[in-house]
Amino acid sequence: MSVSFCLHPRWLVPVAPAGVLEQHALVVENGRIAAVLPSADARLRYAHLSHRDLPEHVLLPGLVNLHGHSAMTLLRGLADDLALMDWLNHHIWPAEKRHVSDEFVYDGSLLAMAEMLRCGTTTINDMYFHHEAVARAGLTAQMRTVVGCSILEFPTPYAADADAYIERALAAHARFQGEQLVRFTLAPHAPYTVSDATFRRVVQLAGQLDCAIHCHIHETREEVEGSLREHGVRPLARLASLGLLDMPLIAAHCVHLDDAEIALLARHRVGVAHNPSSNLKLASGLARIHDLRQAGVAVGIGTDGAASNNKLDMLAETRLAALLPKVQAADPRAIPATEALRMATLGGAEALGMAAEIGSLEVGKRADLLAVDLSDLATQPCYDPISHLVYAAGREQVSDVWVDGRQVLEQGRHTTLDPQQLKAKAGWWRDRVLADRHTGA
Ligand SMILES: CSC[C@H]1O[C@@H](n2cnc3c(O)ncnc32)[C@H](O)[C@@H]1O
Ligand SMILES: [Zn+2]
Repeated sequence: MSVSFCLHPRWLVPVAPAGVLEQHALVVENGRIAAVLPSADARLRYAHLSHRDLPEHVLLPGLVNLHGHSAMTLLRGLADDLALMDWLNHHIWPAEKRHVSDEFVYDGSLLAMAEMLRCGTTTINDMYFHHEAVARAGLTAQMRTVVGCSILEFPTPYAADADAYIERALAAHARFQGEQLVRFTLAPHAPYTVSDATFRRVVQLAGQLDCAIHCHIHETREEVEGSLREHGVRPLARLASLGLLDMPLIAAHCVHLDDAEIALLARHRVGVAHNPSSNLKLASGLARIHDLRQAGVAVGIGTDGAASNNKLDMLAETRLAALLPKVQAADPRAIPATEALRMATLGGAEALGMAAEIGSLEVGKRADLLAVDLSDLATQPCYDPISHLVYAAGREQVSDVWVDGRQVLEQGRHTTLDPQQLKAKAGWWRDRVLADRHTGA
């Protein structure tokens, strides 16, 4: 299908404005949303375009995965049921040190993108090594990719020290300038792996490059306690004193926050990436999402990597993002379905500073869309398609996905990627990781 066409869904959920439209059509011209109007009018005014009926489908903005490490699909299931630092220090970082390469990151990112596109995610805010490989994978998959250029102090095969990571980030940023689907953030990994001097340099560079910063912040109680021991202040206070909060910042996790820190995040317009499955699986804790939203913080939803989730399923995360706050607040009205869906779309776009371009079905925005087929028995009957999207539908019901007006999933089939090839590559990497584990190499 060309990048100009007209869709006639059973239900249209623009997210902004809120609500559900029926008997309406969405017109895409040259990759952007050209009109949202009554179906009958669209058939007359846009008769020259190709029209497609989606008779039992809900059409909505593409989901924005606000925090992930795509290439970690290749480490999925390698080390489960562990707390964060045990998982990282004794399993993930050693495996990454041995295996992560340009090829690993390209293959693993493509595998992740296939899974994400299949469940309606059109934008990934990533953070990993081998930045150019992530960008290349995004272009192959035709997925909107925000490449988080990781920066740490410790050496890996990718870079010897923080300066080397930064150099590689600058090279990747320069190389992909002008690509519609690719953007960059600077991604200092976390307060416990990055020095004050490096954080200061990141703030300066983010200003020069006009890009946001993406960092794991306040993920665990141990992180907060470690900072108090080492720096005499909690991580957010330290980052604030280093100027990080004065820049566009996406803070992943923010599980352990006090009231003053929530107010601080709101004042500085910091975007928060909520990763409920990862927080549950690593037993990091429950983020105060309802309080953050009430304070006006832009909250989006993320999957984190496939080694700590272990699914890249934004519909499943959105369901959890709606359910967990109800128990926390002992109030079933905390984070209703419409609010959860907003976080998974426009909330993520706002946190990325991309709300003028994506996150809702408004005229002028890029045509990042998904259609979910609600004809399945599991979503019968339908009183409210937003309720079904958040509480009842599964990712297998995502039927069609468009990024920038280009169809990347057509009736459940990828148009840009070859699942058989991806599966073969995943098996090849599994054999390598296993062989290495057995020989202890
Ligand atoms: C420097 S690239 C990203 C780096 O982060 C590691 N990672 C994956 N998930 C988490 C998490 O939940 N908290 C902290 N760090 C995480 C990943 O393995 C890479 O080394
Ligand atoms: Zn993470």
